[in-house]
Amino acid sequence: MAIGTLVLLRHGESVWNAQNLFTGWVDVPLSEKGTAEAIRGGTLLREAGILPDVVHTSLQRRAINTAHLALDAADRAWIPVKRDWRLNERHYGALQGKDKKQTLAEFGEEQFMLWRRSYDVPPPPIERGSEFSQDADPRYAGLGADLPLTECLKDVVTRLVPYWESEIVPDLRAGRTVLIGAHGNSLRALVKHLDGISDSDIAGLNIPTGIPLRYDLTEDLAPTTPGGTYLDPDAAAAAISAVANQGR
Ligand SMILES: O=C(O)[C@@H](CO)OP(=O)(O)O
Repeated sequence: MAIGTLVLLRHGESVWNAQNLFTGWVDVPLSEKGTAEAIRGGTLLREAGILPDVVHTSLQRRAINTAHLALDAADRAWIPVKRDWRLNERHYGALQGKDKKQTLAEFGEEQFMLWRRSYDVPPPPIERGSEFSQDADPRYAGLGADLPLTECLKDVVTRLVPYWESEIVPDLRAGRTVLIGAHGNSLRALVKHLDGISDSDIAGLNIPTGIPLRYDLTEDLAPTTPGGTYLDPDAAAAAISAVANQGR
């Protein structure tokens, strides 16, 4: 059977995106704007005639609720769902809960960008038991030594690719249209993997909230259009530069 279509959907704006705070694994809800973005994402799916057969999400409510709102708008709220921590946002370590602008002012451009966009430099680890740590969160109780206290993008690739290969690729190979509801940095990790983007070039790639990104893949899982296709390219371009400029 032909390989199915893949659609990546970053959650709509969260209340912490709106406040410009590093979020990572903190389970913040969507803002009102983010809720509207999620519904519009579903409208774009419907208008493009894309009918997801299965949805994969992280364990975080902004991705779970975005995927649900989008599927509801596309009249596909009934499809099977699989959720896994491996699709979670990158763990932002001790930066979780910190203001991006203040962090930039305190540590300077170079350190700020190393933490935010370098491939292999993680922020300092979060302290166990501190306000924005997830070490006591019951949804991660089974992770044991896998529970991160900080992550760089490379760590996200390492934990995400096994899930891609074991859970998502089989759905695609069965001819299904797969929606992934996830996050800015977990989707950057997946796009890096799919498009073969270099460790240095990935720093320049940003993913906008709430705009579906469609990939058609060959049998070898190579994108037929490198970088995929946003269902609303103009809105995506504007939103991408806004993400890139956060903190400024
Ligand atoms: O705070 C975060 O978790 C992420 C995504 O919102 O931010 P950034 O784009 O700075 O990596």
